[in-house]
Amino acid sequence: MTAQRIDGKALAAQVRSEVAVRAAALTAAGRQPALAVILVGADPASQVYVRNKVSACEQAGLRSVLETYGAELREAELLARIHTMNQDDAIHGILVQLPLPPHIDAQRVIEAISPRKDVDGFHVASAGALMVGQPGFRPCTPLGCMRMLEHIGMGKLRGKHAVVVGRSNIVGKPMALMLLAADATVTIAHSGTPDLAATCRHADVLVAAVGRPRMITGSMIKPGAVVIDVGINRLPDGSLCGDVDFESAQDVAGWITPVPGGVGPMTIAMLLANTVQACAQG
Ligand SMILES: Nc1nc2c(c(=O)[nH]1)N[C@@H](CN(C=O)c1ccc(C(=O)N[C@@H](CCC(=O)O)C(=O)O)cc1)CN2
Ligand SMILES: [Mg+2]
Repeated sequence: MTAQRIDGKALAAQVRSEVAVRAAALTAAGRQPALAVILVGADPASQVYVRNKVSACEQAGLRSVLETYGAELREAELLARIHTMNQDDAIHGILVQLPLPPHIDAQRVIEAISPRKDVDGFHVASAGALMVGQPGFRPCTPLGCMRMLEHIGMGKLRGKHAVVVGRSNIVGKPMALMLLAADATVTIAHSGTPDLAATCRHADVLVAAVGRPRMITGSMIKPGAVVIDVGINRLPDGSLCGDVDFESAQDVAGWITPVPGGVGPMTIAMLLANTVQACAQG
């Protein structure tokens, strides 16, 4: 079997054009959606992601406000900026690019963002809303993964077993809850799960978000499974690879996302969708 690829770049372009239509309507009504992006420090990958977010906003007709600070920025100053943005009616979404320098408490910073503007979906109020099935912003990466599943006709997962490898607050845990909300039977596994391979082989939908290059190999995949690779690992030669060993996995899986060009572009597309939603909600 050779798996069919889920083209995240193409699907993200489709989402972004849907967002552009909604943004144009809001702008015509005198309310242009606006996203504030805060970058602290000079992490090269974060600089790329932030640049891509700003240019994605421009292309979809959203206004963006980029604020960049040196790594020495004090936490109190960052919190003060967020408080000011929370009060600014012309800003609908606020995000602080992660990771933050180690002297800044990332969770405290996230909690400072108004849940009404929490377009990353990382605030504890957003996480709680997801947990109990209430409306709220959902984290962009798992939201993008769900959109990919819908795209291939796997939006409803009753009778399916989903395995999420990874337990981070921004991907693994919310991903598991979203799969559960779609009626899947969900297992959360991680790098310390005994016989991880056997657990993965139960998965009709396997989401790899563990941050270890090519950890999930073809022999760990159930034939025909949908494999969603959230990992973005930079190798010593500068190239990127996922948490899934694409070469061996594509011979076993039914569907697979590539890295790059899979989940990553969807993350930014869903951020724009959340920002337009924040604007529409007023
Ligand atoms: N505040 C946030 N911080 C971080 C998030 C987030 O959602 N909010 N997620 C990641 C980084 N991230 C977005 O911020 C992100 C990562 C990767 C991509 C992407 O499109 N990747 C490309 C490859 C790009 C490359 O060449 O490096 C791909 O996979 O095709 C988009 C967004 C952590 N921080
Ligand atoms: Mg092959």
